[in-house]
Amino acid sequence: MTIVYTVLPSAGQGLGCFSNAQIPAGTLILSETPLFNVHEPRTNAAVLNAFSALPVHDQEYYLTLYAQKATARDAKVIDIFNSNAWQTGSRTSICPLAARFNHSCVPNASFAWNSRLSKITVHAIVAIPANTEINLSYERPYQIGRERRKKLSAYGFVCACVACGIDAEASDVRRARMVVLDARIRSQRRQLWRSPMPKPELELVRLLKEEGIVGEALGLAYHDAAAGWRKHGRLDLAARYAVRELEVCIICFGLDSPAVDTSRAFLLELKELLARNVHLVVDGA
Ligand SMILES: C[S@@+](CC[C@H](N)C(=O)[O-])C[C@H]1O[C@@H](n2cnc3c(N)ncnc32)[C@H](O)[C@@H]1O
Repeated sequence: MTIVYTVLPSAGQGLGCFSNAQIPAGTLILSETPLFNVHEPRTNAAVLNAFSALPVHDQEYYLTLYAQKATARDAKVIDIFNSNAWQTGSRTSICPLAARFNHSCVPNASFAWNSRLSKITVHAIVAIPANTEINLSYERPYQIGRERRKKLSAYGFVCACVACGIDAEASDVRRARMVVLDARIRSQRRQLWRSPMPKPELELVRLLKEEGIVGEALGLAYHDAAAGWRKHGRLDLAARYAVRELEVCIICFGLDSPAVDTSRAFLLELKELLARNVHLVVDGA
């Protein structure tokens, strides 16, 4: 794999990962096998046991990762785990290379667990200019700034990204609305359809784009929009949104990801229905 970034000091953020040259959207920036992992829900004892089972040189490597406080060894092992671990399926894992990426609420790269490869991946989700910090999001996007700050305080920092800084007011309006729309989309699944179009789904797509969130959340929103159009009997538009979902999935997860297979199967199902000229019975019609 070509090395496309360098770990360098990042102002006020410890170390961070910076692009060596322009990185096109969809580029695989990193794939890495976890050093170790623990099952969730985890205990401190489980983390300490997993750490103790590592060869000495891996323990030394682990202890070079960022820790919030300089403390005695067991406490430091836990501190490092809490500050650097990522969710990988039903486990939480330490990936020392991925652990160097700092957070942004509007990230330019996407972290994923590829269960087929048993590796984590990091993909560029926009074109990243040269000498630019590559950021991942440690948090779910559908939260206003106050909620994100509370969660991120566990990592010992206050985020100063565009959504937390210069654009905070407008961002909070958008994200508060996203929370409402997301809840509405989930609950509407059991309701009758009165609108001629999947309005909440389409508004969510628009808001995510306005907010600059173009990763996994946008892919899921496209999926919901496709499913919404299918419920409204518009297979042509459903297929159009499913194509967008697949494009985002490939960018975020890579062609070898099972998530891409699932997304492609959804699109094919819609295309087959379209080809057979199936007329769907619209709920409530
Ligand atoms: C997973 S590590 C990231 C790499 C770390 N900066 C290092 O030096 O190894 C997480 C820690 O990085 C710092 N960090 C991450 N994102 C940050 C941000 N947006 N602003 C300030 N500090 C951040 C915090 O100290 C956080 O606990």
